[in-house]
Amino acid sequence: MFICYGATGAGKTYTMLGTVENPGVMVLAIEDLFAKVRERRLDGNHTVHLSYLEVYNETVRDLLSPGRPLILREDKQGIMAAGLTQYRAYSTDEVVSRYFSVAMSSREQSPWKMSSLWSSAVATPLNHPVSMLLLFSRDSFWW
Ligand SMILES: Nc1ncnc2c1ncn2[C@@H]1O[C@H](COP(=O)(O)OP(=O)(O)OP(=O)(O)O)[C@@H](O)[C@H]1O
Repeated sequence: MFICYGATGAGKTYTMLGTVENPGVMVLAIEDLFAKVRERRLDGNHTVHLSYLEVYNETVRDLLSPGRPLILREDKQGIMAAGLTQYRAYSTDEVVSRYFSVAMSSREQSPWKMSSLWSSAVATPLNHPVSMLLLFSRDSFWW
């Protein structure tokens, strides 16, 4: 789990996303995850799913499928957002472009003037985006 915290302009977006020439922590971690899945592809058991939600004013929204706020429920595995989209992802580029399209669509709605397009993919004092990559294997999953 990564938590990126800091004042405006401290470098949160740069650290997490970086640039095309110098990718950030999040992009490198996603690349690493897909590399591991490719190494194990012959067993056919491993798949990667992306979820992306935002906690804003104490409501939880599904950023991959905007609509009504999600309800939080507690089950044996812990607290979960009921009905949260789990999008099957096949490559780093695909995951990054999903973040990009969410950043594009939420930019106008943000109460903060974003310093860059990517800024809506990381936390501001008012909104708290949470992205989750779930790696499923036949018997279990971890994130
Ligand atoms: N390590 C670094 N090397 C080069 N440039 C950097 C570095 N860290 C930050 N910057 C530059 O500093 C500026 C502010 O960084 P960034 O947008 O990442 O801040 P932030 O903490 O995400 O700000 P905000 O909360 O306002 O979105 C950007 O132009 C970014 O490219």
